[in-house]
Amino acid sequence: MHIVTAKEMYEVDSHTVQSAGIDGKILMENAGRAVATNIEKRVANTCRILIFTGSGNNGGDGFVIARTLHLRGYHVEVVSLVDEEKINGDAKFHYDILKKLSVPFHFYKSENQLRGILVHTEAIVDCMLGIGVKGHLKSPYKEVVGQLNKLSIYKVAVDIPTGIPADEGVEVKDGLYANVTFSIQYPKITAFLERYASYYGEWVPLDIGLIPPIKPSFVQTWGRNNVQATLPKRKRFAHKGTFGKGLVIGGSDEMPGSVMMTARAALRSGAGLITIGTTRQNIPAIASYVPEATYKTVDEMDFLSDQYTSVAVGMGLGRTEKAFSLIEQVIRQVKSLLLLDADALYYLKQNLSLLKEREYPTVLTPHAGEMARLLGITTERLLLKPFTYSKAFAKEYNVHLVLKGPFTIITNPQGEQFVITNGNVGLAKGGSGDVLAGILLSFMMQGACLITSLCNGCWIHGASADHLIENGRYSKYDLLATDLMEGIGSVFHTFS
Ligand SMILES: NC(=O)C1=CN([C@@H]2O[C@H](COP(=O)(O)OP(=O)(O)OC[C@H]3O[C@@H](n4cnc5c(N)ncnc54)[C@H](OP(=O)(O)O)[C@@H]3O)[C@@H](O)[C@H]2O)[C@H](O)CC1
Ligand SMILES: [K+]
Repeated sequence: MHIVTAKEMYEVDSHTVQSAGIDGKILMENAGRAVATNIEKRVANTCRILIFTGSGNNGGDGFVIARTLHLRGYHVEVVSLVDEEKINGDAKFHYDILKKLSVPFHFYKSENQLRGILVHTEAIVDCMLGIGVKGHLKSPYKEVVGQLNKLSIYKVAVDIPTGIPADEGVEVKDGLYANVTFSIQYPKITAFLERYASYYGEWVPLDIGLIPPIKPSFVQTWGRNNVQATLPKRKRFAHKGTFGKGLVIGGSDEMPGSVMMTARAALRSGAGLITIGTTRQNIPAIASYVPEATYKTVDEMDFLSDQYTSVAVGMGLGRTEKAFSLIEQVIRQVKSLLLLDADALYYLKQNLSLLKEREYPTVLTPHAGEMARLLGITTERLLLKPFTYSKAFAKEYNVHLVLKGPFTIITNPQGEQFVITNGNVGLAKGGSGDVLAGILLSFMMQGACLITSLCNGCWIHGASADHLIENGRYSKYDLLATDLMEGIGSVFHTFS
């Protein structure tokens, strides 16, 4: 599913109106009716619903919703935050129709007046502002939003919760906290930012018949259907070599386990052969946990050889001079797909130019803190516009970037972007990243298009955490990274 900025949304809108010739009033009718139909599924028709409208087309959607719900037997009332003369264009067209019906209509005057109107209201519909919002909320929007946020009634936002910008990079203080947001055609970027996602509540996209330009270059979500369509098939007569030879370089005497989790996750996700490169002392410590792997000590590895389909480096390696020199050799000499994680990302900060010299694809898997460090900015700043920073970085350094988080953003060097929204807070624990690196390595080894492999790997990782919790096997408190291994198998089963 596509995710859009405000500019992209207005472009699709004008393409639909100008090139395809669909009148904006029809789009508004479609939007309002689609929202009304979905409100019917969630709010009983015995409930009193108040619809709040503003000066723009988001308000116009509200007039259609009010008419539709009224005609379907709901008790609806409208509160307009602007005077009649400020209602224009397509919104005015639908306002004039609404006026002919017996729907109670109020013009907002004061907090006291609104308090009176709100008595016995069981649900509100927010059509005050949509993607046309600029900057901080002005009066009376700010006061009304503040008043509504204090109420624990059911709140439906249309397109975007009032006050929340559509685009990243904008800092605002006030916004309506909705229970559900019905996004007109496409969800907007801020639904995928940690800072703003909670304002949306649940988000549900509603098709209103917009016609996008021929090949939109928007960000997309990656979900179960995408995985279903692209998951590498296991051929009947395949052998272990078919599924690649992977090398995982990491682990140290202080951090023996991470490389073991990466290797196990890779094997659990379909990797054919895995070699672990680690310290001599670490091998006996982990060998019994991953007997399927072969082992080499870091001193005897032949990085020049091109025998590995894909290599992952960094997990638990440490930050010693020796570790850094090993990472540098790997980046310079590995002639295959290379995934850099954890300590390799730490090393990279001072050596980013090495990435530009690589002739084979490179994948970086930072969490927000690691990414911010690579960029030399604060995590808060990164999280204000993670899509923009990711795209610029992936293009500049010619890398595939997996920016891990509650919304994992995957970007290729061409700037295509996908976001994964599954997974849960049980993953916020040491080792989850090592498991993800293993799943990604395995998909990289199995030879599909690289960005598809990364999207599938991230989705399987999130889905295994969700599966283990939804089935009561573990909770969001006690889930361990090693538990994810069981989840991976269960998730694969759902595709067979
Ligand atoms: N194809 C589509 O995209 C469709 C979208 N629909 C809906 O339309 C809105 C977008 O409508 P638009 O009129 O462009 O924008 P808004 O409704 O969000 O309102 C913009 C007006 O809001 C005022 N404004 C802006 N910033 C602030 C602020 N910080 N505080 C208070 N008021 C603000 C401003 O008015 P002024 O008079 O103050 O200048 C703007 O003009 C979209 O979100 C969908 O819901 C269609 O209905 C279907 C097709
Ligand atoms: K709104």
